[in-house]
Amino acid sequence: MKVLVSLNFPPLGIEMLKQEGLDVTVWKNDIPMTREELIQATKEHDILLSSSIYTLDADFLEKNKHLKLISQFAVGYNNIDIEKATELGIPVTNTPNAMTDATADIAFALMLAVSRKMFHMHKTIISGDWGHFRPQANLGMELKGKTVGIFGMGRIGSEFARRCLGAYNMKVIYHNRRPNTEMEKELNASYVSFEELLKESDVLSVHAGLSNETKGLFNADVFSKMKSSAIFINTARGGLHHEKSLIEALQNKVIWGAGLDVTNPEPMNKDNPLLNMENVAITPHIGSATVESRNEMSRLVALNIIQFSRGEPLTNLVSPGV
Ligand SMILES: NC(=O)C1=CN([C@@H]2O[C@H](COP(=O)(O)OP(=O)(O)OC[C@H]3O[C@@H](n4cnc5c(N)ncnc54)[C@H](O)[C@@H]3O)[C@@H](O)[C@H]2O)C=CC1
Ligand SMILES: O=C(O)C(=O)CO
Repeated sequence: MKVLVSLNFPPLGIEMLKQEGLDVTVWKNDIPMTREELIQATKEHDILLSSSIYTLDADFLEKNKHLKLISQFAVGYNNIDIEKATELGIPVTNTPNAMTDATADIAFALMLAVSRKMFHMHKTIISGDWGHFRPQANLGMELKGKTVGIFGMGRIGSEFARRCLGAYNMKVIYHNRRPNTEMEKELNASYVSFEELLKESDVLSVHAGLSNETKGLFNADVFSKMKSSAIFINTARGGLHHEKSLIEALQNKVIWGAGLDVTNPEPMNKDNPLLNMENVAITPHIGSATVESRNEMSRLVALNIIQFSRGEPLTNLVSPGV
């Protein structure tokens, strides 16, 4: 079987595929393929090792309906039209757990950075303004004992909540599709309605995947129901928050601050007002960017392909209809 490795992925998984005797083509460029390049290259392969930066919509899938498997190098797969893939009989797999710790760390780092205006202070120093000790300037807020609200208490949400409890003894509340009784026991977390989550959270951190249900969910109406002292953190997908509403909520002090590892679009336009706000910290989608996480993603993405080529059940199948 011929496998197209569509980005310069860590070698561990690529070696696994070669050892399995699979015919592997690697795109050895750090700049992704254009859509047309990807469509054309995929035509000559049976399996696509894909990434969330590529849009595998109905049009792409129709043009490549011969595909036997899409093995996605990510836990999120909102870039793939799963319904269409299922209709065409193409199984899709992902890489859960590999980046849980790394992404929870970024959410935690962003929370801390926003609460103490760290990115802004760094920019101020670089601009040559060290300033001096001003008793009433640059004041942040402390997190100890505050309430953290988790939207999406899955793998990453739970790991982030563990950090909040362990480091700051924060009270954990959450909203999820269904109650997570394990986390309720471990973290003394309380399941609350979405409205209550908005009302009670000092920090609200988003960890649900992007779907029709969650797209644009965090809009002006939602921000208006949050505390004016609240910090909004999104490390899930930029599409979950409505960017213009977030900008206005921050400008009008409807909420206090925001930390984002994901934006919509990515990359952001460099004139985006969010980049110049004091109480905002932004990282360029680096949730899974650690050596440990990327190696494990590489191992898993290869394992999914190997399971498929051996005819074994797919542990990480996300299109169960196939
Ligand atoms: N910034 C980054 O680099 C990374 C971002 N991510 C994002 O994080 C997301 C979560 O990853 P995991 O924790 O591994 O997934 P998960 O599936 O373990 O957790 C997601 C949770 O959100 C809940 N959820 C989904 N839709 C909901 C809704 N409409 N209302 C309430 N709850 C809802 C689910 O029930 C689940 O408990 C991924 O889908 C991906 O978009 C993941 C890895 C790295
Ligand atoms: O895994 C994901 O969903 C990411 O966003 C990047 O690792």
